[in-house]
Amino acid sequence: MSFDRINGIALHHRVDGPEGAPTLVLINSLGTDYRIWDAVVPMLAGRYRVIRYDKRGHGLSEVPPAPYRMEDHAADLLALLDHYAVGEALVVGLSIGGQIGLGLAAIDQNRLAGLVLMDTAHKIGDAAGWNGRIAAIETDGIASIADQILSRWFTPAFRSPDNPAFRGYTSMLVNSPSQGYIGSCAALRDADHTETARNLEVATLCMVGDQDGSTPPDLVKACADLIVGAKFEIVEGAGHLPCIEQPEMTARLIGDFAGEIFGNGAAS
Ligand SMILES: O=C(O)CCC(=O)CC(=O)O
Repeated sequence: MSFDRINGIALHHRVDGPEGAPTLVLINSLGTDYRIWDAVVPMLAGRYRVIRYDKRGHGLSEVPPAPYRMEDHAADLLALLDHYAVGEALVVGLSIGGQIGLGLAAIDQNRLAGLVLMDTAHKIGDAAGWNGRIAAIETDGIASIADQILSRWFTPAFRSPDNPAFRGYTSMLVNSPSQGYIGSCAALRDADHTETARNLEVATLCMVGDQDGSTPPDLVKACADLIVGAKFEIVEGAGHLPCIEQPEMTARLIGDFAGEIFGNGAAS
């Protein structure tokens, strides 16, 4: 793991896989950090250079005061690509991570070899919902709404109190920096990538857990329908975070898509 000042923010990031291999960048969702990809990365890093980072306000990255704009997150991603001298990457974005990938497309589609939009959409939620969530956290903290969030993130089977992984990801959520979480809620509230999706000229895979309660399959399909030639896949047995509940299937879909884009076969 490394820390570097990127776009003016101390970003926590990590690279796995061979230098010189085609690059994947994995971007985590709201209230999580890059460890959500831990089970997926070993299945991709044999063939790809896999860069992960904690977006601003999350994980061990710096927490600027809220609010943030999706353009801030996209500028961080662009600066991270420049930091690693990556001309173009396959960007894999989960939820807000997908919106950050679309934000990069709005700046410069040439930096995208492809896009995996995982459990995300061109527009997520509405202003009233995001403002209500921000107000609840400002008053009572993330823990006060954690049960609702976790019921959207994970399938009932995963949400067993006896499941140590469920306990662990609950801790990841409730220990997220409030300013970072609220700041990114504001970015989601204000972002609408409908036109970006319509104008996308980048190979795109949209995928979603069959039990996603945050960005359900119908919403992700509606996003895929905006994007010319986009593929659409449903991951069985997963909620909002297929990389945690179904890492093998997640890695297979990403690896197969990356193999098509870079012409170097599937995940290993
Ligand atoms: O997960 C994200 O990045 C944003 C979507 C969301 O609201 C997740 C949740 O249900 O809390």
